[in-house]
Formats: sequence, structure tokens, C-alpha cells
Amino acid sequence: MSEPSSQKAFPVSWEQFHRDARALSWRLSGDRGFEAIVCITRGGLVPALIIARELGIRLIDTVCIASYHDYKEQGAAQILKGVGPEVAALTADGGTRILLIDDLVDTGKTARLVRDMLPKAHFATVYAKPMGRPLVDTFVTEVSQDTWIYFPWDLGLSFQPPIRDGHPG
Ligand SMILES: O=P(O)(O)OC[C@H]1O[C@H](OP(=O)(O)OP(=O)(O)O)[C@H](O)[C@@H]1O
Ligand code: HPA
Ligand SMILES: [Mg+2]
Repeated sequence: MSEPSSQKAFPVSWEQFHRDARALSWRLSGDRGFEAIVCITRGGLVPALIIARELGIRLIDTVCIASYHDYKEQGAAQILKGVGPEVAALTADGGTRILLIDDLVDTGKTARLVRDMLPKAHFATVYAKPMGRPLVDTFVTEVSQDTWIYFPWDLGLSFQPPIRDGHPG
């Protein structure tokens, strides 16, 4: 990851995240035959709820991966949990009826791990950075590689210094 100081900030409110996840649902809608959602925890849990609601999908599972152990620092990716038996029953053909959801793809490291597990699943993220973009089938918004996305569940209300005082945002 780049140095935080050299990164642009892209803060996302709950409202914007909901709107973007709905936009992703529209792109995934139609007769695509998805029978299950597999979300990549933890960031994929929130868009998975919204997309499952919009598409009427009720079989939802998780793949638990931890790769960023400290703030903005990527460590070795670890798979803590794979899919359970109900979704495993859908994987014989590589997972064509499985919709994989994450909040974003950045370097593509997480996506690559999951793609190895479910090579034919449809992989969708709300946001994508250029390095990871080739690994994603559907996304809504691309941001530059040197942008850090701040998700609403990581944010709180705080004082913002005026722009003229050198606020970087
Ligand atoms: O494309 P990559 O460089 O692999 O980065 C993308 C991944 O990083 C974040 O997850 P993180 O591992 O931080 O865990 P979290 O979802 O629990 O916050 C994000 O939610 C993606 O899953
Ligand atoms: O830009 C990001 N924002 C939040 N979490 C992340 N994990 C990888 N990249 C990012
Ligand atoms: Mg994640």
C-alpha cells in the first residue's frame, strides 16, 4: 500500500454506500440464475445484505478472509473459513450460480484467493481500484489506486478544519 499521506481520501456515507450497493444490484439483476450469495467478510457483509434484499436471494454464506491486520497495512492473507455444505453443493461446476460479493477490490489479493476457491462464480464489488479491476466481473465505481476509501462503518462525526487551513480532503 502507498503511504497514507500520499493517498487521496474518498469518504463514503451510509446513504452513498446504500445508493451504490443498490446500483450494483441493478447491474446484477435480470435472469442470471444466482442461487446463493457468498460474501467476503467483513466488508462484504454490508453490500451482501442490500444485494440479497434487492435480488431476493436467501441463501447467504461467508468466506472469512483477513488480510489487513493493521490500519492500511496489508499482511499475509489468511482464509479463516470457507463455504458451508449448502453452498459447497453448488460448487461442482465451479460455482456458476454463486454471486461473490465484497465491498471493494484493491490490489486483487483477496479476490485472487476467492477466485481460486470458486473460479466460475460471478464476482461483484461496489468499488474497484485498477490493480484489482481485472478480477471483478461487475462493479459500480472505479477509484484511482492512490485513493483510500473510507467506509461509513469506519467513520464518525468529527470537526473538519477549513479548506484554507490546508485540509487535504
Ligand atoms: O484487493 P485487496 O488488496 O486484497 O483488498 C481488498 C480487501 O481488503 C479489505 O478487506 P480486509 O482484509 O481489510 O478485511 P475486512 O473486510 O475485515 O475489513 C476489503 O474489504 C477487501 O476485502
Ligand atoms: O481503500 C480501502 N479502504 C478500506 N479498506 C481497504 N482495504 C483495501 N483497500 C481499502
Ligand atoms: Mg474485506
